[in-house]
Amino acid sequence: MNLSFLKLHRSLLLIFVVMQTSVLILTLSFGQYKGHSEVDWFDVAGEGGITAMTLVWIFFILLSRPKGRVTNLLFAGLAIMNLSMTLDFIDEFVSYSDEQAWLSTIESIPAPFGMILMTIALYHWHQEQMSINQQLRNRERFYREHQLSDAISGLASADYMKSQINRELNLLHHSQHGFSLLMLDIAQFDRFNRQFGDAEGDKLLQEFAQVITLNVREQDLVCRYASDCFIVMLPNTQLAIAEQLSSSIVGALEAFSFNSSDNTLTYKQKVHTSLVAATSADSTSGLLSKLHQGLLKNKHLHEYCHEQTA
Ligand SMILES: Nc1nc2c(ncn2[C@@H]2O[C@H](COP(=O)(O)OP(=O)(O)OP(=O)(O)O)[C@@H](O)[C@H]2O)c(=O)[nH]1
Repeated sequence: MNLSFLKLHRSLLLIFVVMQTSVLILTLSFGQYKGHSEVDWFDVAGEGGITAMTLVWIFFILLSRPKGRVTNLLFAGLAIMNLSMTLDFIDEFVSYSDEQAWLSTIESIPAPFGMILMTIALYHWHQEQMSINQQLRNRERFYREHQLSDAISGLASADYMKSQINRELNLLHHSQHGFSLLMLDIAQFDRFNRQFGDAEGDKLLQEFAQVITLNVREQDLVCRYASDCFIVMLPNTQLAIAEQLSSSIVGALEAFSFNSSDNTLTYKQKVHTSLVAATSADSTSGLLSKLHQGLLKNKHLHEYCHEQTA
């Protein structure tokens, strides 16, 4: 269970602890214990259960929600309802003298106020959820309509990558931190397709996409740029760091063993790379063309080395 949201609500938790402690001090100092024989244990179980349940609701609300007005209202409503229930629960064990009988009388007063606050909170929660749903729908439509994701790999598409390169180039004019682009191309993918079929080729593309995604940082963006070619955008990354990241991604890809669907074949695939660091003088098309040229150079270099060692 992730408890990180609880840290956001320290002040609400403090209010709750102070409220509960005050109720306990007040009731226990003014009341007298009824005695074992006078306690109705069925009522204790019923009222104790309701009190415990409202505590659980408060816990889950604070655990799941960010700070804000809706959370405060939900908390206030539940905490006030819990106050009534706690007083009612303690009432099962203690009785009050005539002068302190007001403690028993007021126990049911907070509950309706708590319920009214909860109702207002739930209305605002509904409004909030409608707006989140609308945003999600818009984002999904945006992706679908603009074909911003690639159907085979599930990665961002080339169009989306181009729009993000544009955006980063605009930001580059206002920041000192440059970004880098890494192009990865599967070597001899055409031969792989011809040898094992297009379906296995699609599977290899999907698995390569997963390996790349697993080996990039949270801020990096991966796209399938064209058939067997991927681009990774490395924001805020100078060339020296990009080179280290590139070799760890390439290492992971070349160490990856592809298993054919019928499990009869394991295959390791080489990749070609190209890396550029963007400057404010670059354009999106200029950067992509530098990447292509770098890739061609590396392919020829690789073929040349291959011929020399053959
Ligand atoms: N399975 C599959 N193959 C694809 C897809 N898109 C393109 N291809 C194939 O990918 C291959 C790409 O061939 P090339 O561009 O020559 O690349 P390569 O064989 O890796 O050549 P080098 O990069 O020079 O080593 C072609 O056979 C395309 O038909 C796809 O979505 N799925």
